[in-house]
Amino acid sequence: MYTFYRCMVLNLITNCNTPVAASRYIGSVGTWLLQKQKYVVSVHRLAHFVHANASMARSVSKRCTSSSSNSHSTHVAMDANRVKRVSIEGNIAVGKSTFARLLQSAGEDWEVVPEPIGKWQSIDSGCSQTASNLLDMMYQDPQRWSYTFQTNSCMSRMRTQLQPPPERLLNAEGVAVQVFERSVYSDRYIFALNMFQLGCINSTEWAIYQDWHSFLVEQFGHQVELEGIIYLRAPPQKCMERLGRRGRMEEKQVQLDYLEKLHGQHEEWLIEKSTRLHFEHLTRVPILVLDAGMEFEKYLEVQATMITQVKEFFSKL
Ligand SMILES: Nc1ncnc2c1ncn2[C@@H]1O[C@H](COP(=O)(O)OP(=O)(O)OP(=O)(O)O)[C@@H](O)[C@H]1O
Ligand SMILES: Nc1nc(=O)c2ncn([C@H]3C[C@H](O)[C@@H](CO)O3)c2[nH]1
Repeated sequence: MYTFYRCMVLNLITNCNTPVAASRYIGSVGTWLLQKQKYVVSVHRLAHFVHANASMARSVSKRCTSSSSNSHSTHVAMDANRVKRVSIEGNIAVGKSTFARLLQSAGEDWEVVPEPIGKWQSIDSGCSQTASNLLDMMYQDPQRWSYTFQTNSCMSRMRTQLQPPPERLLNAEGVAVQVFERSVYSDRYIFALNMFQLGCINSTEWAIYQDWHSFLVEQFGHQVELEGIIYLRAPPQKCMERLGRRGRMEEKQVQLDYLEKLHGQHEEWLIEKSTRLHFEHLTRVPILVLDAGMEFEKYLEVQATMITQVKEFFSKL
């Protein structure tokens, strides 16, 4: 069996010069094995094998496609696996976008990917002149629209997390990082869970949400895994003040009570670690907690301290 596995890896290296070819090859071998039943291979074991060799296959195919350059450093620099993926988590209006902009200007090897709020505010139904604002609909009638909102927000976050890193990051000299504003994990363990606990998502909807969420996260595997999380932490009262100052139209009926509940969800997941998680890798992701209660927007020295903490955190991922 070991010889067979070795043979499969060799074939991957020599014959598959694109990631698609590599994954097709792995799939076809799996099918062949199951049909012929020549070897007793459990799907589970094969999946393990595929997972363990997927990054190798990607590196190999990258090396093959960049074969015009013989330089070893080019091969290493072109490896997309080197790019770390980190999400910024935190309560509504805690300052994630503001902090993300600060990060974007501080590190040229970092790429910030904003939360796709514009998509939620403008859904083209295809049969009406005007687009629907699902964010507004969810805040206006959470019982009716929360489940629909979570399907849309999670799908758009999936797409965001699957975006390939830009060329600039692939060629970075330092630690290259893609920084996402929130993630498919906060979609489930902060917002959807909160809506379920508030009774805005019923138990049937919650079961369905969890089922497809787990399925998608498992299917995409390492592609949606995070290497780190930055938790911007501030008292809910502070977030309430900032939310009021920002004055986003859809949020005008958000109450302090709602922000307190969301704060509790963040604390349970990221500080107390009492939230029940369904993905093993997520339980091991390092978390950097930053005090976002400070008015860092105005104070350059506070910003500099935060950036130093982030750099140190990224360097250890
Ligand atoms: N550290 C800070 N000190 C003072 N004001 C801040 C700070 N960070 C952000 N703000 C202000 O608070 C408001 C909300 O900030 P921001 O939009 O960055 O929040 P967010 O966490 O991205 O919000 P959301 O959860 O809606 O995506 C903005 O008006 C911003 O200028
Ligand atoms: N219900 C719900 N589920 C989510 O996954 C989610 N993600 C963000 N939001 C709300 C918070 C801000 O108002 C606004 C911008 O972050 O959108 C969400 N609301």
